[in-house]
Amino acid sequence: MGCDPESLVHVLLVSFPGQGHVNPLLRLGKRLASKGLLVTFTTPDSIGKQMRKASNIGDDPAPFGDGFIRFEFFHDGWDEDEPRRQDLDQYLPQLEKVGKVLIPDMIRRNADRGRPVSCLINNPFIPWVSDVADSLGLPSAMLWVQSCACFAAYYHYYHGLVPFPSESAMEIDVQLPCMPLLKHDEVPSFLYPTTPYPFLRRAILGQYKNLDKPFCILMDTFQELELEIIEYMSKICPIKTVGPLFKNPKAPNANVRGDFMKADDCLGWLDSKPAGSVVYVSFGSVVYLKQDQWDEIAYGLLNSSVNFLWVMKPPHKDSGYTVLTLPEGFQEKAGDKGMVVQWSPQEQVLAHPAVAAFVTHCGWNSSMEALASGMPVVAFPQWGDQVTDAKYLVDVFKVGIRMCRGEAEDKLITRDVVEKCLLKATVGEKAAEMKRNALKWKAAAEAAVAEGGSSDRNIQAFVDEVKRRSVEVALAKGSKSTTVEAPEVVRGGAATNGKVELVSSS
Ligand SMILES: O=c1ccn([C@@H]2O[C@H](COP(=O)(O)OP(=O)(O)O)[C@@H](O)[C@H]2O)c(=O)[nH]1
Ligand SMILES: O=C(O)c1ccc(O[C@@H]2O[C@H](CO)[C@@H](O)[C@H](O)[C@H]2O)cc1
Repeated sequence: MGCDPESLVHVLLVSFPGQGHVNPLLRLGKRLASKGLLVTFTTPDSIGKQMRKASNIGDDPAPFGDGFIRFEFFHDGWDEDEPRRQDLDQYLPQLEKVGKVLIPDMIRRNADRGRPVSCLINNPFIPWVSDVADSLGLPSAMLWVQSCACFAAYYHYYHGLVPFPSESAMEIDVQLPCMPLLKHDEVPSFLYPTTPYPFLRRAILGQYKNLDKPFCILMDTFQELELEIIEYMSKICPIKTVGPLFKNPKAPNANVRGDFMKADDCLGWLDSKPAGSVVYVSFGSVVYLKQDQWDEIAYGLLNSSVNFLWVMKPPHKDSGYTVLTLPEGFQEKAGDKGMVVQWSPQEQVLAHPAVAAFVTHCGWNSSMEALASGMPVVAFPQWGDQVTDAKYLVDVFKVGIRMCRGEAEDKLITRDVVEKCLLKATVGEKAAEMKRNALKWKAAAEAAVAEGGSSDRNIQAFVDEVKRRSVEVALAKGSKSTTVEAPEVVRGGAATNGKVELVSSS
């Protein structure tokens, strides 16, 4: 290993400042660093400051496996407490305007300091990063942070390849190649004609306008999980599956983290609980439920008598949401059976033997973390990819039961339903069956990221390709470069591995 970060091929990771985007891109960064690259991670400093405060992020490159990872944040041009950051229709153009100037500056500064950047990688919502790379003669890649099924759904919608729900046919089912039939409310909900979040549809589809620019589309999924659709989409796009990214077998994740909030300490409390006795409840970083739904969940938890760990994240001050409260006397009634936190160390919680099931909004990060931790789920999707992820968790991966179908249904899920679902997911034959399936996915996920596994091979092929291209870039710029062998380019996706056998009583 070269101990000097400057001697390594350098990649710059540019992230949209959302927790569900930062986590997978930073995890990718750690994986690339562990394979011997120098990785710089950047995102606006409004979030960078929170990350520094919540985690152990220093100024120097941190050694990671065979390489290094470092952070450099940029200013998005707005005051610290600018409320317009909550409006993506205003914030994304601002990020593009500022980023198109500041990212090239950052790249030049790094070159002047002996760290020329060889490749840029972005995640969705900021597709202009590929334009920056193009303008500087650099290759770029994109990390897709949702499932391949959702990638395929957006792709087919964008290119008008199959009919989707429209104003004249709101409730049609959608048949995509190599995917189960999706009911109208199982399609990523930003594509509904009536979505209250058209700005999120614009934000996601923006990536498809630029899809020909990245030389590789990395995905936080694995071949064995989404075999047929990955094979199908790999014939159309240069996909490489590299997940689950949060499992890094070579270098454990402990120190470099991307949390925006410091996690509350709940592991000691979990240690005090019997194995398989706790339900973990979290709706991620952006979903915010209504007060009446919150109350029903609270009573459902109390009435079920299960132990529970519940994440109650405070809303952003400019989000327009009012702070949720717990019913009067809730904490006293729950006693030591329940713990409520503002933010949890979710990866560790899902790996804890006391936890029996995860009530989740089915964000893709949470879904992958659950699958790869062998954790059964109770699906409580709200919008976007969550409704599609819920369909897959329940009907395809067979690790979950449904508590609701999504925000579009506009239905209050009562405390009785909550209680029934919690019991079904924790005791009895259905719970045991889901656990067996979840453990199979855990084993498959571990095999994918282990040395020589499908995701490990794809990461290695990507690293080799970045190194090969870095020589080309250096030659084109007439500067010196790190000496690397030029390996054969491997186009990801052609799956060869077997399927995971699932148990189903239905
Ligand atoms: O209390 C919490 C809640 C969430 N997360 C992490 O936040 C991310 C949420 O991403 P996801 O795609 O599940 O949902 P989003 O927040 O984007 O809706 C995941 O990596 C979780 O592990 C966490 O660390 N602690
Ligand atoms: O900050 C925002 O405005 C924001 C952040 C994240 C959003 O969507 C989440 O993204 C995840 C990755 O695409 C996804 O898996 C999750 O289900 C979404 O909640 C939306 C807005």
